[in-house]
Order: sequence, then structure tokens, then C-alpha cells
Amino acid sequence: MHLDDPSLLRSLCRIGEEWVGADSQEVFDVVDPADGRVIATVPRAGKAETRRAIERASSALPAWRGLTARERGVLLRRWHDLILQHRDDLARIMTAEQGKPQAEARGEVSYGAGFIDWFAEEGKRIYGDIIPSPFPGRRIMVLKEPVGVVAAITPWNFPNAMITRKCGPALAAGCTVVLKPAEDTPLSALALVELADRAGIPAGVLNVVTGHPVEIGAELTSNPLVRKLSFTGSTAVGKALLRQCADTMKKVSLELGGNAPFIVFDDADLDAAVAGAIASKFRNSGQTCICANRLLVQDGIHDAFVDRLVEAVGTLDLGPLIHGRAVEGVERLVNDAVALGARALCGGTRRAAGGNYFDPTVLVGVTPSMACANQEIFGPVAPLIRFHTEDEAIRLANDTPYGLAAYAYTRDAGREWRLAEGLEFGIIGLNESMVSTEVAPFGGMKESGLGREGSKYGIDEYLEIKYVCRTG
Ligand SMILES: NC(=O)c1ccc[n+]([C@@H]2O[C@H](COP(=O)([O-])OP(=O)(O)OC[C@H]3O[C@@H](n4cnc5c(N)ncnc54)[C@H](O)[C@@H]3O)[C@@H](O)[C@H]2O)c1
Ligand SMILES: O=C[C@H](O)CS(=O)(=O)O
Repeated sequence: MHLDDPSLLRSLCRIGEEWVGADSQEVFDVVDPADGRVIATVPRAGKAETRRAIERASSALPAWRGLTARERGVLLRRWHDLILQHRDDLARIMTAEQGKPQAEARGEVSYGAGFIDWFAEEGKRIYGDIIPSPFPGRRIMVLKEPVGVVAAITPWNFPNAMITRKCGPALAAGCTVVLKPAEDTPLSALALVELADRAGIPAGVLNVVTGHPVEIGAELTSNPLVRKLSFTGSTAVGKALLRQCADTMKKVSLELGGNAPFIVFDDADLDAAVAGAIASKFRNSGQTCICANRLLVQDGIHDAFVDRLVEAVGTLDLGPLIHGRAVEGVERLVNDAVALGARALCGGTRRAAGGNYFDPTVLVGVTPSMACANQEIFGPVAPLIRFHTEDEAIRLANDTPYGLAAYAYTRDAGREWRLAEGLEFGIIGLNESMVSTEVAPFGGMKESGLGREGSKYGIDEYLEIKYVCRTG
């Protein structure tokens, strides 16, 4: 892989001042999903290394939280600037380990840097309260303090932005972090830590451990020095980690799976609806938590929408899926739907040329009971379900344990409000499918998670509220 700055390609864990291997010297391969080439190896660390990282984060905490928010903000701003200076290299590393096309990868790096920029400022707005006391002679105050050592566990599909979306607010609030990135995409995390080091963020504030997810996770969720877990990943793993945190009562935020409905009403702007569906469904080859997962299309516009969608899909050139298991999972969902009567109007199979590619697919005749309408597809497959009335659309959309993102295209303002209030999802796009920004609260309801990331709300996840009552 060509890098303008090859020293960004780090392949060891970062614990305090040191870049270290696993105690066992074991390593695991990092593989390019496009062709299966091994691009690096990183340590297969476990419990002992994680414990040392936690202890180092704990020892770094007093000095880091002792800085003023402005001082931390200066360091975060430097980190932000270095990320953007090295955007092309960070994108090259991301494409090599995750498969995301270069333009999308550069976009993710800029999006991820936005969280550092945003929270460099938000740290200076962590306001407490002075509350008028009902008791004569007594003062009532509310302080907000950093929660302490944070464990962050992140997924492979956005190997840069999911890390900065946690580390930005955590560091701005005065917390220190032990990060476990996804085993498929550790290099983006290690490059970010290298740049944090160059920015002058003190050693021990941001630590990265790569390796056994279950072993590392067990230490992160059980060690009492860790006061917060911030997890982004599948709902199944999120539930397991939430249970594991109960014994030490950690503060937990979870960004989990989704099953986004994309609703197209008869009165929708057809061009906008097709463009929105393409952008939402096929971004990152369909491997995002907020991808349109079910396209609910009203009877009157259905055929015109299908024709235009198939035409637009025919122009796509997508990247690979993350690994062979992902391709097999998508293939199973498509084959299940077709076996039950759905039709693939385009795509429908893995790419004949081989590799982890699945051809972009439009399925019609899908019914709400099919697996592809109830499971997170995480691939470039658009299942279309017909509906007749608005009430039916809202009922179908809400009929899922997930509640992350939902989209609707209509030009009826009254209907927009009924959808905004009637859809049970944390994020709703009305005539818009590109909703992700650092200034807005990102997160889900029901089994899509707990808490929010980004926005003025995102820093609350890394704070404790302290009530002080003073007489005298
Ligand atoms: N809501 C969001 O903001 C958001 C963002 C990105 C991805 N996601 C979700 O993440 C999933 C895809 O990512 P993924 O495949 O990496 O998810 P995953 O749950 O398999 O893995 C996520 C992270 O958890 C780690 N992990 C896995 N099992 C673990 C265990 N038992 N203990 C500790 N750590 C463990 C993995 O190594 C990885 O770092 C999808 O469901 C997607 O919707 C959600
Ligand atoms: O996959 C989930 C990500 O959170 C999507 S986004 O990058 O925030 O849009």
C-alpha cells in the first residue's frame, strides 16, 4: 500500500508511551477484502495486556482531567488538523483493510474529523447549575464531571469515524480511553493514535488493544477501574456487553443494529426518492447501520419507482463486502426471498469474477415475513414491499425490534409530521437519506441502542452529574 507517510502504518498495540506486541507474541492477519492479500499483522493481545492498558489509562486520568477544557480543546484541535492533513493516507489505509472506495473513505475521514472538531468546542460548554434553594441558608449546585476511564469497542464498517465519535467527546470531557477496534480494521485505529501522539495528547490518555474480542471485552467490562463502556456493533454483542457491565455498574452507551424502512408515497418526488434510495442503500456497499433495509413503496408509484431504481442500480460500481461470511449471509437472504416468491430484477448473485463482491440487487415481490425484511442485510440488496395506505406503511415500518433510522419521501406536509411523530426510530429522514453529521444526535430506540453520539447530547455520555448542597 502506498502511503505519503509510511510511519502512519502502525502494527502494534499502544499502551501508554509504548507500542507493544502481545505477551504471547501471537499476531493475526489484516486482510484486504478486495483480494484476500495480507496487508499487515497486529498483536493478538488478551486479558493481561488489556488490564495494563486500563491501569495506564487510570494513571493518566488525574492529569488529563486536571487540564482545563480549553487546554484539552487545543490538543484535540491539533489532532483534528493532523487527521485532515493526512486524510489521503488514512483513506488509503481504510480502503486497504475495509474495502471502502477511496472517495467514500476520504469522506469518512472528514466526517470522523468533524467529531473531534465539534467536541474540541463542546468540552468548553459543559455547564453545571446553581438552583434556587428551598432551604434558607443552603446553596444547591450541580457539577458535571468526567466519568473516568472509558472502554470503547468499535466496528469495522466505519473504522475511523466510529472511533472519533467516541474519543472526541470522551477526551473533551476529561476522560481517558482504552479502545478495542474491530479485528478486521485495526490499522485505522492505530494510525489515529499515532496522530493523537503527534498532536501532543499525553501518553496513556488514548490506548489501543488489538486481539481476542471476547477476552479483551471480558476485562473491559469487568475491571472496576473502567467506569464507562461505549460500544458500537451488532445488537447481539451489545446485549452481551450490557449484561457483562452490570456487575460493576458501568455507564453504558450502545450504538447497535438497524432495519431502516425507506417509505415512498405516491406523491413523492420520484427523482429525489430514487436518488435517496441509491445513496442510502448502497453506501459502503450496503454495510451501514442506517442503510435502507426495506423499501416500502406505495401502489401508485411502485412500478415507476422500480424502473428508475433498476436503471440507477445498473450504473453502480461497488466495493467488496468485508469478508466471505458477509457475502454468504447476503446470498442466503436473497436466495430465501426468491425461494418464497420474490424476483431479482438485477444482481442477485455474488460477482462471477470472485472476491468478496455481491452484485447490487433489487428484489420485488418481497413480503414482510421474509428474512430480508426482518434481518439487517448489511449488503447491496434492496428488497421492495408494496403498501396501500399511510397507516399500513407506518405499521409495517414500526414492525421491527430495531429503531435506528427511517426515511420517507412525500410532499404532504401533514403526512411528514404524522411520520415524524409516528415512526419509532431515533433518526428520521424526510425527503432526505444522507442524515449523518456531527452536529445532530445519532442513536436508536428499542434494540438499536442506548444513548446518543455527536451533537450537544453526545458529551453527556461521558459525564457524571454531582449535586452539591452547602450550608454556611
Ligand atoms: N448504530 C450505529 O451507530 C452503528 C454503527 C456501525 C455499525 N453498527 C452495527 O454494527 C454491526 C456491524 O459491525 P460488526 O460486524 O463489527 O459488529 P460486531 O458486533 O460483530 O463487532 C463490533 C465490535 O465488537 C467486538 N466484539 C464482538 N464480539 C465481542 C464480544 N463477545 N466481546 C467484546 N467485543 C466483541 C468486535 O471485535 C468489534 O470490535 C451491524 O449490526 C451494524 O448495524 C451500528
Ligand atoms: O454504520 C453506522 C454508521 O453510524 C453510519 S454513519 O457513518 O454514522 O452514517
